Amino acid sequence: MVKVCVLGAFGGIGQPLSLLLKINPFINELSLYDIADCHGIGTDLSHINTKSITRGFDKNGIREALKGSDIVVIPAGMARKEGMTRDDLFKVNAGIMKTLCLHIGQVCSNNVKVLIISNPVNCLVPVAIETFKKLGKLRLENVIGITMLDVIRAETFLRQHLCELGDRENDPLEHEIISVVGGHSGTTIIPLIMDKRIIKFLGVERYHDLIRRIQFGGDEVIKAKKSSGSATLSMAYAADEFISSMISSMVVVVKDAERIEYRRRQKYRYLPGYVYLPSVKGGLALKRRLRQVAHLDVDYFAVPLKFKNGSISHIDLNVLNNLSQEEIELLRIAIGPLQANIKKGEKFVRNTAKM
Ligand SMILES: NC(=O)c1ccc[n+]([C@@H]2O[C@H](COP(=O)([O-])OP(=O)(O)OC[C@H]3O[C@@H](n4cnc5c(N)ncnc54)[C@H](O)[C@@H]3O)[C@@H](O)[C@H]2O)c1
Ligand SMILES: O=C(O)C[C@H](O)C(=O)O
Repeated sequence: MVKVCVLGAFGGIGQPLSLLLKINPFINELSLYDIADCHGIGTDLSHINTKSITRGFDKNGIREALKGSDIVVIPAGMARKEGMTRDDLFKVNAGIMKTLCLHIGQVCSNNVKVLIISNPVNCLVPVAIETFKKLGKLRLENVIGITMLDVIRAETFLRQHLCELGDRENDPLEHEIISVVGGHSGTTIIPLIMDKRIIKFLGVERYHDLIRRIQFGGDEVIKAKKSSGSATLSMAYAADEFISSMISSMVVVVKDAERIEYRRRQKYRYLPGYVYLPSVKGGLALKRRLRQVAHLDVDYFAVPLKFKNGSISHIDLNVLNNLSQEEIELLRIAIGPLQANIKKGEKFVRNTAKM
């Protein structure tokens, strides 16, 4: 039995994500909350003939919506328009994140998984962690910033380059040849190509185009949407991929049909996530490795994570092996903005009134 609660379910991401979660056979209960009334979308989705029970709540229903949740996914908050940076969202979204985390801490079990989509992810995960620390609640390794869209973009854009060059064998999705680490904004997004021969094969110009397009993929969507908002559908897909794979590490499969579905949903051996390194197994080793290779000292970093029974069992440390000079440079460039983002999030909670 898995219950998922979506906070911000009425929004551009919230609605398609709720639809995808409603058709996930491993979710038994889905609750939809937003400050906008979610009764309508709850009723709409509840007519779909999948087994899960779906309920929408209004702005007073957050505690009821959260009660008994195994996973809480948060796309609540303001989105960027053209000309804005993710940092411009901080003022509004940090307050929203803190309030939502206070409710989660009061209502949910310490084992609940909190998946943060809202931007700026680099700052809001520290806001959530500091809030839970203050409350003395929740296992901090269960708080994860969702950076899956960066990996999905990386796979898509690399595949396009390889196809243009006539390489149809190295499918990035099947062969895990690209990973993305660091954070989720501009130059803090650090794409790493596992097989260095591919960097050579791409050539300097294509390689640099690829890195830049991954780092600024969000801006590409905002520009194309002509200021009506940022990525919503691809983000809903990315979050569903993450949640599906995570759940598939915890469900007990009994029927054959379920087994097929279960395998289909285990596309990724490792899932990317922005985590608080001191709380995660392997996090301190990763911190040491970052210090060695790029003099980078951070407590938060997006890394490939392995899940067991729905929880992180370890980090894939191999991702930082065998880095090229260009990749080391990308890490070095990321350090300043990433550290500043983390500090901003931590400071926000430390400086706001007692809870
Ligand atoms: N992590 C990523 O890769 C990624 C990708 C795309 C977008 N995002 C971020 O996701 C967030 C949502 O984007 P969107 O396009 O869905 O925006 P949106 O404006 O369409 O939807 C946001 C929703 O949040 C709701 N909301 C606001 N305050 C709330 C509160 N206190 N409690 C509950 N709900 C609240 C709003 O009513 C709205 O329905 C943005 O911050 C955006 O930058 C992150
Ligand atoms: O770019 C944004 O503001 C939304 C999101 O972070 C994205 O990468 O698409």
